Amino acid sequence: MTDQVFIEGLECQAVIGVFEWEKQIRQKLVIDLIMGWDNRRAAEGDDYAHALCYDTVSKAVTALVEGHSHELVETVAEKIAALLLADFSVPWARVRVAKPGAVANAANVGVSIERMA
Ligand SMILES: Nc1nc2c(c(=O)[nH]1)N=C([C@H](O)[C@@H](O)CO)CN2
Repeated sequence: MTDQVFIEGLECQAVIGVFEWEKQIRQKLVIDLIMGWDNRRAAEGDDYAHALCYDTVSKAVTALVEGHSHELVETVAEKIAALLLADFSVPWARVRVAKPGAVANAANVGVSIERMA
């Protein structure tokens, strides 16, 4: 089953970084999510109850990312994947966490992980 629900370019303001000065400010993280989900049941009945709500997921991920401080984008990605699998019953998720501006002469940097339940 290859159905997916995706969220692209979710911007969060996070306390993120390994250096002391980074712990005093908020920086932008941009999150892309691809989540395995059987969309047929929602589509067959045109029924929101069977849909994986991208709005609800976006709000939960934003609360997680903005509500805690982290040193590494790796940690943020792992926590998001764990949230999706545990709280939203997602069978698998691909999580990309980008920290634009972290490397001055790079267009973007970050990590991408894939986790299964
Ligand atoms: N693989 C990683 N490398 C680095 C990270 C990170 O989270 N994962 N973080 C930093 C610093 O916080 C950097 O973003 C400050 O500009 C360096 N490398």
